[in-house]
Amino acid sequence: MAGEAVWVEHLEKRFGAVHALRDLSFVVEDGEIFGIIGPDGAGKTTLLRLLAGVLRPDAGTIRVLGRDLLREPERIRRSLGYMPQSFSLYGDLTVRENLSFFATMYGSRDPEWIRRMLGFARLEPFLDRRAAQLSGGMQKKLALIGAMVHRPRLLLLDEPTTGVDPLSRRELWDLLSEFHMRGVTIVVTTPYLDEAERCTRVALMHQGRMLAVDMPGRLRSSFRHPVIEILAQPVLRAQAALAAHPAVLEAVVLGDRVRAVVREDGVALSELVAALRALPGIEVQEARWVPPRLEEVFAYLMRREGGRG
Ligand SMILES: Nc1ncnc2c1ncn2[C@@H]1O[C@H](COP(=O)(O)OP(=O)(O)OP(=O)(O)O)[C@@H](O)[C@H]1O
Repeated sequence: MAGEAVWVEHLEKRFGAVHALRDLSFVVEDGEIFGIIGPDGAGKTTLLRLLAGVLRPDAGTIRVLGRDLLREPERIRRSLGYMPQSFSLYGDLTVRENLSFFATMYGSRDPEWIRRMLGFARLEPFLDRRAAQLSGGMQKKLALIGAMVHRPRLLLLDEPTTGVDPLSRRELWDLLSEFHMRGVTIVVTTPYLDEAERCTRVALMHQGRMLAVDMPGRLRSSFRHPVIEILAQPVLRAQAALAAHPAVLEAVVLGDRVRAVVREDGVALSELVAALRALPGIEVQEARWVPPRLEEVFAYLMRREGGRG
């Protein structure tokens, strides 16, 4: 039956003078892949630690899998999978030994499930290798399997793909999709916006708050600022000129092109191109309106919040 895997209301956490989480309220439905994006220090790790029950909030309510986390922390901790950001493996133990350690810790006796997960992750050939001698990507996969040995319905992952090469990142996401298809709800923090696109919903965190929570496609389609993409030479001069234009909110170089987010009340494309062409030495080859990228939406939301602060 569908329900709420996570239900958070008015959550507060301080570390001395640092206000890490500010009046945070949100819900993660059963079956979601809920992505949490945000710059360093936004509060993502703190939030995951609170949801995993390894840290207590100063105020607020957290319900996980239908139960009050603060009342039944032990019971809930055992029923979810948590993969912290820092190394959660024993480097001098083998893959097999690490997994039997996780299984014992979670009181799980399901070798068939572990064998299947090793198959999904293609780690079977490495059972007798020490964790410290695995590649970074394999270590992350092993830690992920370790968090899943007891078949939890909810998986909390703190930056599982940070520092991992692009191919391994893809393999990790394939593994996550496998778990998701088997009905596991996933809450995942990531600094990578391409990963945000793989989530059912994304929350943008900034200074302890969620600035936006929605489906990636809806975040993009509800962005009211037009975006233009211009192929011009030299690209850096074109970018500087666009950034200085009063109608432009932000202009960044992407490969050989400049992308500019334009004010809502706007400007004609031809006007911007004419302004560029009026500058000596800039040659404009192509200009067109393009759909916004999530990065542009988030950069705008954070800038607007900064302006308020
Ligand atoms: N144990 C702690 N003691 C003191 N301050 C802390 C502690 N944990 C986190 N903070 C502070 O709380 C704020 C939020 O930190 P948090 O680690 O949750 O952010 P984050 O979004 O996960 O960033 P990162 O990706 O860098 O870990 C930061 O200002 C951080 O310095």
